[in-house]
Amino acid sequence: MTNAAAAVDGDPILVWGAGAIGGTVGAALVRAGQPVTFVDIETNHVAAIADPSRGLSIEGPVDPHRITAPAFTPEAVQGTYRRIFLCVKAHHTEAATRALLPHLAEDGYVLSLQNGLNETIIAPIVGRERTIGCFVNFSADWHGPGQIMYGGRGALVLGELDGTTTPRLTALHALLATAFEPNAIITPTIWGYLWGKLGYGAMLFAQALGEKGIADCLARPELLPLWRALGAEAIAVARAEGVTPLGFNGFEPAAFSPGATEAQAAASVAAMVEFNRPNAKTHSGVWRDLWVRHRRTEIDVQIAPIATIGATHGIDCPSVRRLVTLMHECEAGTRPMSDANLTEMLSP
Ligand SMILES: NC(=O)C1=CN([C@@H]2O[C@H](COP(=O)(O)OP(=O)(O)OC[C@H]3O[C@@H](n4cnc5c(N)ncnc54)[C@H](OP(=O)(O)O)[C@@H]3O)[C@@H](O)[C@H]2O)C=CC1
Ligand SMILES: CC(C)(CO)C(=O)C(=O)O
Repeated sequence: MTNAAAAVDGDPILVWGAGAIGGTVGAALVRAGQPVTFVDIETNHVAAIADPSRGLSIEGPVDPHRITAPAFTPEAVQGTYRRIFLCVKAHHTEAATRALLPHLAEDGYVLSLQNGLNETIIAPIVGRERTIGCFVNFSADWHGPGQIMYGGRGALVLGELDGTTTPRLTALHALLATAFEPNAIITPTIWGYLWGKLGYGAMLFAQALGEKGIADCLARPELLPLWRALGAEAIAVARAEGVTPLGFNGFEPAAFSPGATEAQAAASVAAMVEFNRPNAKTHSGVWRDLWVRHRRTEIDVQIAPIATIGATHGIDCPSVRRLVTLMHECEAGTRPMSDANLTEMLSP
């Protein structure tokens, strides 16, 4: 099997995890005439998507529309697919990948539309050749069965793990650029974007400790040292891994790198504020997990690895470690939501 032969346009797509991200992308593909099947563990959500009288509604200011499509729980789905889009939270990646494995065609692939280094979990299970990397920064929230709010467009980047441009990647890009995000791009350095998102993601996890939304939180002038510390730790670890982190939607890695000035960091933070300000999704998915859905966050699989990987290179990440501790306390209910949590992170 070669990548050239695998998974062409027209093959059915299996969207595994039909929440905010999977639901939004999957609905756009259905509307574009693609044969899409959804899989999710939320039985009421699955029932809504498959029911023509209810369906899946994409709400919000960006691109409201409604679709119906075949939808199943993981136990009920049948058949094999050459294109599987994995869209679960990072701490569900391993279980979901094992569950989708019997449904992945020999010459198919799994595309990870997630935050974190999920490709390092997926590839050992399905095979590196059957894994395609992806970086997503558009914004959506799952509001209930059959109801998703698409709040703001954002970067969408696709890349083979080895950086090559394959026919399947080109086909995938053409599809997503036509059906969903016209500014989607192909990159030879997907790891650069994934590590860049970890730097930005660390800031979003800190935001989730408090009341303020993303734009208002990033704009707190007294927190600039916190953004600099979190960004710098993620970037240092990425570089030690041999990855040059890449920027997107206002996040500029160079502004948080050694030698960068306070003014450079402030300019990048201002650009991130400007990007997030008009977004109908005001708070991060992490914030919603914690304070709306009252469930664990992706901290252990997405952010904690910055510090654990850093340790393998002799790089200490005190701000990331502290963030992980505070997040665990919020998850356990022993620490209340407060903007003061972020101020506390500034103290030695
Ligand atoms: N939402 C956003 O704006 C953005 C999200 N991301 C990233 O995208 C990824 C997906 O996030 P998001 O869409 O927000 O998450 P959601 O929780 O909205 O959607 C995930 C869905 O997958 C379901 N699920 C969990 N485990 C399984 C499983 N084993 N098999 C099938 N379905 C399962 C979940 O059910 P249940 O809820 O019951 O667990 C949920 O319905 C995350 O890594 C997130 O960080 C990246 C950029 C933006
Ligand atoms: C906030 C967002 C959409 C990135 O901009 C995100 O990644 C999340 O909600 O987890």
